[in-house]
Amino acid sequence: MTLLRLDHLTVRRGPCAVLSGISLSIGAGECVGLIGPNGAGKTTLMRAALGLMPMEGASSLAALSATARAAQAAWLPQSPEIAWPVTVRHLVSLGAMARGRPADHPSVQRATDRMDLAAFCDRAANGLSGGEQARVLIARAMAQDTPLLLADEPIAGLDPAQQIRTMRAFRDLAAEGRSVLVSLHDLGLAARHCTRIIVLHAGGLAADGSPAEVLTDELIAGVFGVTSYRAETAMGAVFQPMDTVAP
Ligand SMILES: Nc1ncnc2c1ncn2[C@@H]1O[C@H](COP(=O)(O)OP(=O)(O)OP(=O)(O)O)[C@@H](O)[C@H]1O
Repeated sequence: MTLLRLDHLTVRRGPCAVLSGISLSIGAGECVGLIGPNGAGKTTLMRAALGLMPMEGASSLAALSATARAAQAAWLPQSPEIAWPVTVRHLVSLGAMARGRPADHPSVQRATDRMDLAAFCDRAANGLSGGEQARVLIARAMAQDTPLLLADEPIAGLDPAQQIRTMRAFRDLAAEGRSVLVSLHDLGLAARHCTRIIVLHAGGLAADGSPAEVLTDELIAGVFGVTSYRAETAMGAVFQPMDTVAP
């Protein structure tokens, strides 16, 4: 089942095309890592896919009404900030309420557990540390309980254990038949936890496939300008950017 289809998506900012003719589809059960250097167009792709900015081409999500879109996709923007002194429990429940569900819907408890927030439930969300707030906002998006979750750099600022837990939670959602599109700068975590990787470079699609297909020395050097080390271990694939490519 296709959860998101983009057809020849182009986004212009002034005279420049920030994204150019992107076509792809995401099916159920995928944990898709969206990677690319700074400025490659990752945020633009997700925002355009959601219909949050002017674009040419088509997005199956953007074509939906606001209510239908909230039932189809949850959106976690980059570096969101919690400004209100509401409890963590209440903030996570807003995800369920976005779909007209009660604050005690089972999806709220599931999301709270997935993001390991039990100890924070009664605290004011804006009093938490940056990484703790990030986890609360991921939980709110999960509590929306949608087939698709789009998350823009959600693990930036999380400690290593929480990064791994969050990537595992995304992978678990995929195993349950949902899909996650997550932008990341950590290529090692993308290699380990994503079922598929899409590489954006200069506004175009540079590669799309399994981590092993996509994360080749040639592509990493050409797109990111770095050398890389990889190994297969008993605990899974290891992928580590090592050094900048000599000019
Ligand atoms: N209003 C604008 N006018 C011109 N260019 C813009 C405008 N807004 C964004 N851009 C450019 O669009 C490009 C894509 O930006 P985008 O935020 O999608 O990149 P990104 O891949 O998410 O980057 P990062 O990894 O740094 O978050 C960037 O080069 C950015 O400078």
